Amino acid sequence: MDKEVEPFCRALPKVELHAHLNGSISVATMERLIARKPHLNIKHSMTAIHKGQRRTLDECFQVFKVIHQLVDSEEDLLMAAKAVIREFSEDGVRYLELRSTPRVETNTGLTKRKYVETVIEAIRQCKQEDVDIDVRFLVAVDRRNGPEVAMETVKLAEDYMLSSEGIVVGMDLSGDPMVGHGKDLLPALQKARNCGLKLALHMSEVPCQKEESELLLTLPPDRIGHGTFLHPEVGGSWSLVHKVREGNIPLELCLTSNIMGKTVESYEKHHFPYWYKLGHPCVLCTDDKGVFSTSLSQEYQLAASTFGLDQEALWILSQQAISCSFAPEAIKQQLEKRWAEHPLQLTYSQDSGAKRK
Ligand SMILES: CNc1ncnc2c1ncn2[C@@H]1O[C@H](COP(=O)(O)O)[C@@H](O)[C@H]1O
Ligand SMILES: [Zn+2]
Repeated sequence: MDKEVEPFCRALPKVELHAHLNGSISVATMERLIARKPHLNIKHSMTAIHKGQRRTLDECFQVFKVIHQLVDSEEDLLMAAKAVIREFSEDGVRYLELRSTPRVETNTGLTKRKYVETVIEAIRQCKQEDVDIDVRFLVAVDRRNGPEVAMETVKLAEDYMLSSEGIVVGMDLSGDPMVGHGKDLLPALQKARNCGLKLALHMSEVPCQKEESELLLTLPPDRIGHGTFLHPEVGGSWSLVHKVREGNIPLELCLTSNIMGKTVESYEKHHFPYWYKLGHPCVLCTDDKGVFSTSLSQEYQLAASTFGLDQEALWILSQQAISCSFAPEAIKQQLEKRWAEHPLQLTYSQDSGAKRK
């Protein structure tokens, strides 16, 4: 592999649009959390999947259950969220949309409102502490909790969208794709859309979700998470591909997550090139950088080495993610300016735009 690609990917300004808070907790933070709760007897091997290992998606969802035991109070959540934001910034991420599912923890008195407020507080504190990153929050609906909880979560997200000064911008639909059906959640998602919340929905992460994906596309979502089984070659359909292309709905693609969670056989067989070659907006993301032992710069390196992307292609990929974000227009313009100041771009502009129009 090109030796320069690693430092290049780290220094490249990046946009992260698909990161679950509790799946993004690093080894170092996990150690602090484990030390706070020795009685749980949790070993680090229970909270992350290491390089070269693979688990089924089902086993991945067991890992989240363990992590939730470790992050069950306001203090834990504030500490974990701040650390995750700092780590993304240290990896060169300049804009982050963090998603998380509000939870009730009766033992510690954590409520769903307190949960959302704590994540917002973590984002505010990082800003005050001048961490170099703009962070927004997507409130997540866990599909296994059914339509009533989904509706409740939409109301919560709407309240905070109106009172968080732009921090809450949208909603995510996630959770075990084998549980529940999107049709039951459609009214809640429709309501979210009608009140101005953006929608980033996990879709076709596993096979056999063709019908559900057709339904969810009627909303339509503003972005799609994974979309692994949308195209006909893997059991999806032309109709799905057509609708996604027609709506120009960006895909959030998480290479390592899909390999480690065994929904994709190998990096070479990932669906990234399918959509990339069509010129469809594709955004590289981490999904759960803690659980899958990765980072966004590592995902860019993997895309470079697997699909033969050069530095210019990587820069374009990261720059195009800006327009796929749910950031306000003024922030998008600020980000565009920052990207244009990247050394690679300055070289091109000195070349009087010979390479790029
Ligand atoms: C691997 N692929 C995936 N597919 C679907 N949902 C996933 C996921 N990875 C994470 N989550 C969702 O995010 C939660 C953990 O973060 P939060 O507690 O919300 O911060 C998980 O419980 C699951 O609902
Ligand atoms: Zn996800």
